[in-house]
Amino acid sequence: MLNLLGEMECHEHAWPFLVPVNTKQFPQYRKVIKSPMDLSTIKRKLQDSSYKCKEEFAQDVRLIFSNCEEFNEDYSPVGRAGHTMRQFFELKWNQTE
Ligand SMILES: Cc1ncccc1N[C@H]1CCCS(=O)(=O)C1
Repeated sequence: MLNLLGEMECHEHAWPFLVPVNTKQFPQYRKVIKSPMDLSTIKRKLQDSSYKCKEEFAQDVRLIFSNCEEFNEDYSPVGRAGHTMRQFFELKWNQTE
């Protein structure tokens, strides 16, 4: 899992998801998105052994992309990055299972 996380972090289209969305930059984000998630938070949870099983890890990764789809237009730069990163993850995830 940590290896897959690493591959996502260095992906060209991972830039919107590396750190928590800045709610000063996007004040409405907290109101719209009830469970923010990002790759740095997942990394910390992995290092803190917060995941009981790999499905819980996959759940948090997918939360990043469902938040992204909820908040961003499909064809916006962030929206498009979300679709690309989701496809990348699901492909790698199927290979690891
Ligand atoms: C994933 C996401 N959803 C909604 C709004 C913003 C973001 N990400 C931001 C992360 C910092 C750089 S940015 O501000 O261009 C984009």
